[in-house]
Amino acid sequence: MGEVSRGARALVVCPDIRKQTYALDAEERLEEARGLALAIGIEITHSLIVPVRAVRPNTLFGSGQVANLGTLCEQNEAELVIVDGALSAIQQRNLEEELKRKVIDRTGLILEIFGERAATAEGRLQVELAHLEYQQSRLVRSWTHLERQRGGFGFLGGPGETQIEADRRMIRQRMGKLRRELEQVRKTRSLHRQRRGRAPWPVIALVGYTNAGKSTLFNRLTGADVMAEDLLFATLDPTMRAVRLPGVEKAILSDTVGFISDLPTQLVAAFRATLEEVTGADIIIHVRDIANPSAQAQKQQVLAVLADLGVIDPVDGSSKIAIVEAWNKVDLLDEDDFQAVRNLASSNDEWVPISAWTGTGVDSLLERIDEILTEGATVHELVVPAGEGHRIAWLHSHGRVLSETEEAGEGPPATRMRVSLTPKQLGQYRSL
Ligand SMILES: Nc1nc2c(ncn2[C@@H]2O[C@H](COP(=O)(O)OP(=O)(O)OP(=O)(O)O)[C@@H](O)[C@H]2O)c(=O)[nH]1
Ligand SMILES: [Mg+2]
Repeated sequence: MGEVSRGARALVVCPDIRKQTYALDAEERLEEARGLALAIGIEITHSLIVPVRAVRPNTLFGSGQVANLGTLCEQNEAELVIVDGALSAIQQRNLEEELKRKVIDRTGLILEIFGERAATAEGRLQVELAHLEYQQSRLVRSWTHLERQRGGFGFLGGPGETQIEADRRMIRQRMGKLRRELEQVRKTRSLHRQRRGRAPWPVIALVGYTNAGKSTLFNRLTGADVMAEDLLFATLDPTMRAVRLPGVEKAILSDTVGFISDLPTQLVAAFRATLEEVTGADIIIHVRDIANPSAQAQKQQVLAVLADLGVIDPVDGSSKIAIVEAWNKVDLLDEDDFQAVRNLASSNDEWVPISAWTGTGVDSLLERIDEILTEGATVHELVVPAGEGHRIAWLHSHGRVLSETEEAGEGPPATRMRVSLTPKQLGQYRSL
């Protein structure tokens, strides 16, 4: 990892391939690619969209276009070329030869960012695994120049093993080791989850496109100080905090890695386990940057990931978990747009305009969450025998206690409680 150094001067190229369908239009993609480059401290000296009529298997771009890129590199003193698309190993190598500079593609760039950001043991393992997978796919086609005989020791393989086989084998072994370590980390995490399961607080997961404002909202709700920055993929590792919400005594709020269109498949796989936290949530808050011109396309990308995780039914779009959309960054809208957004949102309970930055609308969002969490709550009369004080405490912290009276009468001492509980809470109470 770490093939790209901070401060490197780069040319950012967004190929616009004819007949290929994109989630975002070329301008938006170029803007996003610039954001990705900035996220790893690259100095963008020039950026451009290059229309590709027919993909050249060897270089992606046509020869005139490659020559033009070479000139632009010279003029702008670029040390690096970032191609916002997928390059085959061969295309990458040929472009590097012709441009006489390092060339990386979108997957490579995102892997670099993730490599820099991953902070927890699990995050680091996931990124290294994804990186090796990427390298492995490159080995197959391009490292033929390594097809020389490997001499000597033989601890890496039998006689006659070629270098490429040895490389492959080393990568495979390292990947195997990483997978086992990941398994271990995940077991620990699922133990934590079980423990949380025993203290049955509702889990609220924040999801959304990268840079939508998840961490800013997380910080506002929890008073925490999670890195929230105008950087793509500021957050990689899931962060959880207990929060006190009005109405609901306590809940677990979890901040997650942001989504992006065309997330490299290696990374989707690697981060799947992290995202699976989302599938166990009671409520999902989908944080959207409503001031972003690509807001609609970004939403579709997020829904696609949720469908992939099995939260949303890909056919009818129904969701297993209640999803509330927090339409964030309304402070960036002018008065007319703000009004339009408010009008639109008022037509659907699941849409709440907010500004995580100024706090506007955050109370309404919490009210909505509270409503969902207590939906279906009905009043129950429960008699708690004396000496079961923990049950009384549980009812106070999870339900809404309407009355509490000491049983006066013949029977053993007890407390009679009238409490509003959801069916789920009632089940939890019974299994205490
Ligand atoms: N104006 C404005 N800016 C906001 C608001 N919410 C977040 N931001 C800014 O948007 C940028 C991204 O915010 P984050 O909270 O880091 O976004 P995120 O969704 O956690 O991003 P990733 O971790 O990269 O997925 C930061 O510069 C925030 O200050 C808001 O309500 N209004
Ligand atoms: Mg974040």
